[in-house]
Amino acid sequence: MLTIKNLKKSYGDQVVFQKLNITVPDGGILTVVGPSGIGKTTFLNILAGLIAADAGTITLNGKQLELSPNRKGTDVGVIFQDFNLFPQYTVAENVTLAPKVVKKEKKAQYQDQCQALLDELDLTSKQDAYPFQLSGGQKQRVAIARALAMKPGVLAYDEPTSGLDEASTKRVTEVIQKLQQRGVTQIVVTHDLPFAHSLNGQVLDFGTDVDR
Ligand SMILES: Nc1ncnc2c1ncn2[C@@H]1O[C@H](COP(=O)(O)OP(=O)(O)OP(=O)(O)O)[C@@H](O)[C@H]1O
Repeated sequence: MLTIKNLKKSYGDQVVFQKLNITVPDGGILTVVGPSGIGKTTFLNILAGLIAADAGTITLNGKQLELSPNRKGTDVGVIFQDFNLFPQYTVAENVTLAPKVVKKEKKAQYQDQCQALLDELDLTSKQDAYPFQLSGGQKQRVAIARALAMKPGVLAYDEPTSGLDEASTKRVTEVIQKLQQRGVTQIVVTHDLPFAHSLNGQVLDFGTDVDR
């Protein structure tokens, strides 16, 4: 379970949120919507440990996460809009790099896991391709596989349907629902209201549901 209590963040005099309180059960989906500039990316960056919060706590499965920009660990996986794939590595290498280098898993373990993830995300035929040889939707699925390879407690997405056509958006919805069935806790930041509602999770509107 992910529990966020009284999270506060300001930039100078500008309070982005004052007392953000969120609970997402294991396997739950939280969709974060709201107008541009309301603080959605700020929230995601705090969750990812990229920027500091001013106050509050984030607890994941009973463990309190460090709220500093230098947090180590693999508690939260984030799929950013530009995916940040390593261009010099193949799809399979992108997925195995962190389990190999950061987690120091054995070769058989990270390779088996990679095959299972590529299979689950329908990328097996692309395992030897480089990122520049993939479509936007395929790159995104590689980014999801790469994040899942680190077994994060929470997987978060920043605008996962931006730049995707209707068919690819449907595909993203299916992937998120499949991961939900697998018990993965997910947070989806989006502008896309039909997509947000199609996920059938809790919807948090930063424009109306958050104190500032
Ligand atoms: N590093 C920063 N320094 C100062 N102000 C910032 C900084 N980052 C964001 N802000 C401000 O904080 C507010 C929230 O920004 P944020 O990017 O989180 O919004 P958002 O909801 O993600 O917007 P969008 O949907 O357009 O991406 C905005 O007013 C923004 O100008």
